[in-house]
Amino acid sequence: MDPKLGRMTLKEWVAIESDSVQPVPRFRQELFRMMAVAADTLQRLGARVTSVDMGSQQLPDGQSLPIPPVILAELGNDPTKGTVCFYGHLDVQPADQGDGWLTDPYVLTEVDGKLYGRGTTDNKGPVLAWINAVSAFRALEQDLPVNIKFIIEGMEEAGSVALEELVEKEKNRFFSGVDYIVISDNLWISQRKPAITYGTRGNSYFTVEVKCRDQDFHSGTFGGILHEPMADLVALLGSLVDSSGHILVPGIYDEVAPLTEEEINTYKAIHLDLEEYRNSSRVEKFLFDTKEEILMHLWRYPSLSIHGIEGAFDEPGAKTVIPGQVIGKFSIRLVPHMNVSVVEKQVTRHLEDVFSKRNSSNKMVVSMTLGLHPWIANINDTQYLAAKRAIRTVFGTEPDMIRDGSTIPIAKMFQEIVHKSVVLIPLGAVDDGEHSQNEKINRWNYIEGTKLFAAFFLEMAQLH
Ligand SMILES: NCCCC(=O)N[C@@H](Cc1c[nH]cn1)C(=O)O
Ligand SMILES: [Zn+2]
Ligand SMILES: [Zn+2]
Repeated sequence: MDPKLGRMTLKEWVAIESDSVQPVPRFRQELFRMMAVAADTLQRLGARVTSVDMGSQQLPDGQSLPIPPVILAELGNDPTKGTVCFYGHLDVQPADQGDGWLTDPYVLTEVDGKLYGRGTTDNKGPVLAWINAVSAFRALEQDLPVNIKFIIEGMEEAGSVALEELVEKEKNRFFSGVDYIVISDNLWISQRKPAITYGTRGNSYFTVEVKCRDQDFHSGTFGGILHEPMADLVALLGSLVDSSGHILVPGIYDEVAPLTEEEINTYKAIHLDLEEYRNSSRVEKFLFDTKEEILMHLWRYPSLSIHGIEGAFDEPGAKTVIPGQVIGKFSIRLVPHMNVSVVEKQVTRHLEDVFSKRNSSNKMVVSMTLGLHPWIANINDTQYLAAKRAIRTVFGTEPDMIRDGSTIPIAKMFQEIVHKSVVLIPLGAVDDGEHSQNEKINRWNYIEGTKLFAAFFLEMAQLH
C-alpha cells in the first residue's frame, strides 16, 4: 500500500471475503472490515468521509445481523465546477474454490493478463479504478477538474438492503449538489470494445406456493389418490412461457414500448460477434439467430425465467416421497413501459385461471416478492457526451451504446428520487464472469478503465 496516498491494491481488496449473500456473522465482519478499509483509503486521499450506520437486517429465521455502513465521501466543493457522484459496491457474491474455481477466489491471481478473484470485476476493480483515477490527479499535484462524491455500499448483492431509505434521506443533503451520477457495475458486450450503458431491465420476482399439507407423503401409500402439489406446480410453471421464449401471461406485452426504425438502427450499429458470444457463453444454440433479435430480446423485450422449486427433492438417489408443499420461483425481466403492479395482477390472474382449471383441492398462493422497475436514460445528456469523448481519447474508438438485460435497481432509484442524469460506464469485458466461477478483470481493462475515468473527469469539466 502506498502510505502517502493510502492507495490500496486490488489484491488487498479481493483478499477481504465481503460476501453479503450468506447471512453469517463471519462474512458480516468481513464486510465491516471492507467498508472500513475503503473509508480509510478515501480519507487518505483527502476526502471528507461519513460512514452511515445502516442498522440491522431481520432475517426470515428471526435472527438479526448488522448491515455494513454506507460510505458517503466528498472531494472538492468548488461551486464553479460540476459535481459527479460515483456509486459502487464492495460486497461480493459467494465464492468457494470447491465450486470449480481454478484458483483461490480470495487470492488475486494473474494468468495471461487476466486478474482472477471474486469481486475483481463486480465491483471492487471498478471502484478502485475510480479511486485510482482521483489519486492520479493527487500524485500529479493537479486540481481535480470536477467535484467528486462517492456513495459506496456493502449490501448490493443482497438487494441493496436499506439503501433506498438512505438515498431518500440524503436527497437534499449529500445529493443536493450532485449534477451527474455514474455507475460502473456492468460489462461491455465485447471483449475489446468499450461501451456506455443507457438502460437496464427491471425485475418482478414471484413465488407460487402449492400446498396439500405441511408434511410429505409416501408415494406408495398415497400415490394415485392425491392432487399432488408438485404436479400442480409443474403445470403452473409450464403455463408461463412457450418453447420459443414467448411469455404466455395474457396482456404481458401490451405496454412494451413500440419498436421504431431508429431503434433498430441502434442495434445494427453495435458490433457483436455472435459466434464469439455463443462460444464464450458455451451455448449450443440461442433462441434467435440474428444479432438484432438477440439484443432486442435481452434489452427491450421482457423475459421469463424459472429459477427453482423449494420443497422439491433435489438430491442424488431415488427418494420416493410426494412433497406435501412446494414453492415455485420465477421472475419476469421488465422493460419500458411495463408497470410492476400491472404485471403482478396479470401474473396472479393467469395462475389462478390455470389452477382453477385443474380442479385441485390444494391451496395456491401467488406472491410478488420483488418489484424492480426498468431504467432508461436520455443519451443526449452531457455526461453521455463526456463519456463518449473520454472513450475516444483513451481507446481510440466509438463506444457501443448498449443496454443491460439485468437490473441495477439503484439506477432507477437515483433517477426517480434524486432526479439526476445517470450513466453506466462499464469497465469489464463480456467474458469477465461476474457472479460465476473464475471471475476476472483483464489487467488491460483495469488500467485503461482507470485512464478512462480520469479522462472523463476532464471532459466533464469542459462540458459542464
Ligand atoms: N450486470 C449487472 C449485474 C447486476 C445484477 O446482477 N443485478 C441483479 C439484481 C436483481 C434483480 N432481481 C434480483 N436482484 C440481477 O439479477 O439483475
Ligand atoms: Zn455489481
Ligand atoms: Zn453482482
